[in-house]
Amino acid sequence: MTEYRIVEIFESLQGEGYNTGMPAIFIRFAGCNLNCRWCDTNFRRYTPFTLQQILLHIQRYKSKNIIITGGEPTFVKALPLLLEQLKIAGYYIAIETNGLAQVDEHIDYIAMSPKFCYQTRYQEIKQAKADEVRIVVEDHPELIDFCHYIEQHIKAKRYFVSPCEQNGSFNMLQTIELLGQLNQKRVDNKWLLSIQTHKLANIE
Ligand SMILES: Nc1nc2[nH]cc(C(=O)O)c2c(=O)[nH]1
Ligand code: SF4
Ligand SMILES: [Mg+2]
Repeated sequence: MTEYRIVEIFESLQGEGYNTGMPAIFIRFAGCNLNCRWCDTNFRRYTPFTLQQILLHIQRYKSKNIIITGGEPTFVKALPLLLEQLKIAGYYIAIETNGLAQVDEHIDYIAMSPKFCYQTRYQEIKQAKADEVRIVVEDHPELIDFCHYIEQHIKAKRYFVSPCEQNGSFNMLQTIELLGQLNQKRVDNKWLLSIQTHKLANIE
């Protein structure tokens, strides 16, 4: 039987991006194709779940929204099988992805977070559309060029920059400086600010 490697399943509020505050059940999958220096998730430890166990487990929660995250959930082999069942059960499904693999058609909302530290991997775009793009602000003079590149190659409804959290503090000044620079060139659809509010609100 198919085994899903689950780091955790919990109910909380979407902490970041356009859907900030949306109640949701988070399903966090183990494994990632990247290894970002500032990654805030231990995606290596997991508990095996069957499809039925996941479906049973999420019934205990109130929310009908699901956020599929990780790690990097687009590399989970049997993900389409699970998504199909979640759609049949009536869930609205969002995903958090780094955008290096194609996103399944069952997903209702794509939050894509391309990683500057792996920018060469984005020379080949496999998922050219998203609902939102969120770029974590790293200390590098070429970050703004990466933001422009992503804006040109990934069609999204909105674009965010997000401060990087390390040891409990956020590089907020750097983030709003970048935001100002990005919006100097942009007159129509502005770049926006996304904050990991769950970390400030002390929720999961
Ligand atoms: N509250 C809350 N919102 C989130 N949005 C994306 C998260 C993630 O870890 O992918 C996350 C998370 O871990 N917690
Ligand atoms: S892509 Fe996301 S989960 Fe993977 S290492 Fe980077 S921050 Fe962590
Ligand atoms: Mg998180």
